[in-house]
Amino acid sequence: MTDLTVLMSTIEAIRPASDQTRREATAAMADKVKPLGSLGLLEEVAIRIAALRGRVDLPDPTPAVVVCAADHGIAREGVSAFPQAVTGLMLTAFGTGGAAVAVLSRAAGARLVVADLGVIDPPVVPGVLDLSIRPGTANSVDGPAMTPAEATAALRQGIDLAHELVDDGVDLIALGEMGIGNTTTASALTAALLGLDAAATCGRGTGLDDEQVAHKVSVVDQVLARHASVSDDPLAVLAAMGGLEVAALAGVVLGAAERKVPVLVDGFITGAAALVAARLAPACTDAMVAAHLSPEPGHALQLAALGLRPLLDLQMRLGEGSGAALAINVVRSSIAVLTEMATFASLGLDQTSPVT
Ligand SMILES: Cc1cc2ncn([C@H]3O[C@H](COP(=O)(O)O)[C@@H](O)[C@H]3O)c2cc1C
Ligand SMILES: O=C(O)c1cccnc1
Repeated sequence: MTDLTVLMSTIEAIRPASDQTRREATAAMADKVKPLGSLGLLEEVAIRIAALRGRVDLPDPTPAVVVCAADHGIAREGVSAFPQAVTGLMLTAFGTGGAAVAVLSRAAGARLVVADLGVIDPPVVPGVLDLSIRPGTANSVDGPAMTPAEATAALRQGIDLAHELVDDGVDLIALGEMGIGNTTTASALTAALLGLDAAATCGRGTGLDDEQVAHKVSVVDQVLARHASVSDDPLAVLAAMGGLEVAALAGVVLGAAERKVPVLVDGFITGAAALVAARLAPACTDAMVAAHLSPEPGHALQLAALGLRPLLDLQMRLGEGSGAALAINVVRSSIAVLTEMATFASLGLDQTSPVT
């Protein structure tokens, strides 16, 4: 099958979550020995996952953290506080287990899967999947970051990866990314897809000062002007602005949603991938859980557009999947609440509402 055929058949196969199971899970949660709603968002997560999976008796999840890495031509515009070579260096840190997301994945008992979608000069690191489409995108200020065929190929890599993980027993996928300059790419994508100004979506990334953020805004303005004619078609916007890892992550979302497996969206870059996926297949938002809120100004705007409420707000602004890895245990706990907590009825009580 061609990449486009796989993409289209995946999109067509994505179904909304089950309203019937949502009602059953909501009723089951309401029976638990606690005041109604007292576990806050922890209640909602398990209910949403039950509705997605079509069953209330959810097993303890088998999680995987998927980190997609690639380089960005736009890094040449001086929009990051760090040099492009850091993308490749971090592949080594992922592979050798010392990166933040590697540590947090271990702490969560999750398998870490790292894929190179287009790192320039990637180091040889055992365990890193070589899914490279091209060595970095082109600079989207000058022209399209990639061709539609390359964007589709990257999406397909993500779909295939999600399918392989699910076939291997994974039923919770945390999204992560690495790519110097990718907050600028995510800012351009978010502004284009949500019809916002660059100033609303540009933040400090790896640590820009006010003057550097102003430069970043002007660069994103140039990208938006250069590609103004494509802004209605999500695949064309993705190809025009990049990046390869964002495309692959959007594919992971689509592939997981097709198999009714929830994805934990991390920060601003994975949020941009989630937006692309939602534009391609609106029902896939039912498979998304927002792990945390990043201080990047565009992140809250993405989550609002996706209709998602973040589980955590720890002022984390690293990316890599760090927030998503951390939220795995929140999801696991939410499922345990739904499946293990006693009910009022099981304790011989029929009083589930407060004394009036
Ligand atoms: C050492 C290091 C580790 C990282 N891990 C994630 N990022 C994060 O920073 C990058 C995006 O920020 P910007 O757009 O400002 O370049 C991405 O690679 C993201 O994952 C890192 C950045 C650095 C420097
Ligand atoms: O919000 C994020 O995920 C983020 C912010 C800064 C740098 N990298 C990632």
